[in-house]
Amino acid sequence: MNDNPVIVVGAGGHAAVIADTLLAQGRSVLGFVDPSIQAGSRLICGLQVLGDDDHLDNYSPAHVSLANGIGSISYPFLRKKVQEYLQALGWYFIGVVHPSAIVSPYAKVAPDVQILANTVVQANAIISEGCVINTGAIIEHDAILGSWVHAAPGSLVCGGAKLGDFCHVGASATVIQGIQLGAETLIGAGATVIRSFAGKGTLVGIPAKKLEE
Ligand SMILES: CC(=O)SCCNC(=O)CCNC(=O)[C@H](O)C(C)(C)COP(=O)(O)OP(=O)(O)OC[C@H]1O[C@@H](n2cnc3c(N)ncnc32)[C@H](O)[C@@H]1OP(=O)(O)O
Repeated sequence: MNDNPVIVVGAGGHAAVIADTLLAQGRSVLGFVDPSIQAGSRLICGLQVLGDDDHLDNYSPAHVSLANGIGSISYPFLRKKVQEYLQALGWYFIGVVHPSAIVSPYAKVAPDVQILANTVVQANAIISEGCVINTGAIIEHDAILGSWVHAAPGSLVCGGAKLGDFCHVGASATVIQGIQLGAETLIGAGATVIRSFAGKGTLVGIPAKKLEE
């Protein structure tokens, strides 16, 4: 973590929440870069869209950091792709932690993780790179989240559950204690997952069952 001013990559809904969270943390936010929105065409949280990614050429990674404002309602592959592309050019992506979040000092959280308003991350949880702990989500003790997991608003990952890379825990969904979910498990909104699952599929309902394609 550094104190550099921040540019948010993306200018959609998630980007607005990230900018808002950074401002709540007292960070200086310069604005947004987004290829799909014309520079100067709108204000988001009182901040300008500065241009597309090429606009970053006007800054130095030594003096400006980035935050990932690209959201995901299913798989976060675009979030990862854009972040890794810019990291390869030397840019550093900071994480965010809303001041209302409760994060145990005994949790292990990767530096770029985004922990939003009214969340709880309990002792001994492990949150890997690229994860989003969205509004009001709870990650209980000893839970392990692989890379690029999205715990959507109001979701609950119970104690000791283990989620593979790219899992999406849908809004208000619950994963009960000790469950193991393989990579790319997409849990529908409101589901309750009570059995482990090998991954690469969608689970919906209570108890959660695989949604056949
Ligand atoms: C800040 C933010 O807002 S972050 C956004 C957070 N949002 C979420 O977490 C949403 C998660 N996504 C969902 O729940 C989606 O509905 C998905 C991914 C589970 C399914 O989406 P799709 O693949 O488009 O499926 P589709 O809408 O066609 O539904 C297929 C079937 O599953 C059922 N279904 C879909 N979602 C759910 C659900 N959450 N719970 C129970 N059943 C569901 C549908 O009723 C339909 O059943 P039918 O075939 O008997 O009619």
